[in-house]
Amino acid sequence: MSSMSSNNILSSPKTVAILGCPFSGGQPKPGVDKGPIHLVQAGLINQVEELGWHVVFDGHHQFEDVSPPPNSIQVNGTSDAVVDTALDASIARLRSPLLVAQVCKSVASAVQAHAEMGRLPVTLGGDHSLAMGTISGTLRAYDQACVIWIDAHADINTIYSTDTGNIHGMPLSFLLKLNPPAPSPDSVLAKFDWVSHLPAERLVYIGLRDVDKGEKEILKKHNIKAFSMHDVDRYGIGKVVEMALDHVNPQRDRPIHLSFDVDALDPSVAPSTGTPVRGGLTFREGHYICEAIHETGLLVALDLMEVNPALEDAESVRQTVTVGCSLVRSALGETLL
Ligand SMILES: NC(=[NH2+])NCCC[C@H](N)C(=O)O
Ligand SMILES: [Mn+2]
Ligand SMILES: [Mn+2]
Repeated sequence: MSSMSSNNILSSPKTVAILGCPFSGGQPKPGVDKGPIHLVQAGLINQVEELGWHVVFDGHHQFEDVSPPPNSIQVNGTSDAVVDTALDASIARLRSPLLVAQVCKSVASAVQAHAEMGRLPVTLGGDHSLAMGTISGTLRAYDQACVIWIDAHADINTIYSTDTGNIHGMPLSFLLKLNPPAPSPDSVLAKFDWVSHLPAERLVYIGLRDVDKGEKEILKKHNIKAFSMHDVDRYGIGKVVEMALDHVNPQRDRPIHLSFDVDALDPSVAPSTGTPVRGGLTFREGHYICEAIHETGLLVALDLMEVNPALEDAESVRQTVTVGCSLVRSALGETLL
C-alpha cells in the first residue's frame, strides 16, 4: 500500500471500520468475547452511520481458525533436563501466550489494512490484550502515532512483574519493549517479536486507580505520564485531558490512538466488566475524554475493550453495553448540542 504517505492525516478518515474481536484469551473470565456481539446488536453500526460516517463492518473476526496451542511451556515438569531459568519460569506463568500472540498479530494486520485504506478502525473487544494488535496496526500505518490509554489499570506488567499471568494486564510492556528479548527463535517470547514499538513518551494514561507495585516501578523508571483518579479529582477532567494531550501531542500534529477500557468508568456506570475497581470516571468524565479527543481532529483509531455481558444482571449488562456504544459515538463526533 503506497498511495498514502504513512503519516498523512491531513484528510482525516470519513469511513469507520468496525472490527468485532470476540477474544477472551488474555484473561480468565468467560464472556468478554461476547462483548462485540452485544455492542453491534445494540445498534452501534447504525448509530455511527447516523453521525455521518460511512461504516464498513466485515463481521466479527474469526478466531476459530486459531488452533488452541498448549497453555504454556512446562518448565517445572518431571524432567530435570529442563533448564529452570528465571526467564523460563516467568514465561511459564503466562496465560495462553501463544494464542494471544497469534490473535493479536492477525488483529494488527486487520487494523493496519483498514488504516492504510484511510479508514478509522474501531476495535470492539474482547479483552485488553488485543490492544497489542490494534496499536501495532496503528503504528504501522502512522509511525508517529501516540496512545491515550483510559483504564483503571496500567496494563504494563512485564513477564517478570505480573502476578496473575493474564496478558490483558501486560500489553503495554510488549508495545514498549520492556520484556527481555527472545533467547531463541522458538522461545514463546519470539512470538511477540512482530509487536510494534511505542516510545514511552508517546503514551499517556487517564483514570488509573489499581496499579500493581511492580507497575508503579515501571511507570517511574520509564517516566511514563499517568493521570490517576487523584489527578481527575484535583484538576478536573477538562484540565487532565489538556495536560495529557500536551504531553503526548505537544504540537497537536500526531495521530491519536485512543484505547478505552470500559473499567476506567466507575462500576456504577459500567458494571459488566471483568476487573471492576470502585472510584472510577463518571459517565460524563468518560464521555468528555472521548469528545475532547474527537475535537482534536487527530483520532485515527479507537478501541473499546473489556465489556463482559456474562457478568452481573441483565440491567447491568444493558447499561454497560449502552455506555460502550455512547463512548464510541462521542469519540466519533456526537455532541450534546
Ligand atoms: N485490562 C485489564 N482489565 N487489566 C487488568 C489487569 C489487572 C492486574 N494488574 C493484572 O496484571 O492482572
Ligand atoms: Mn482495566
Ligand atoms: Mn485495560
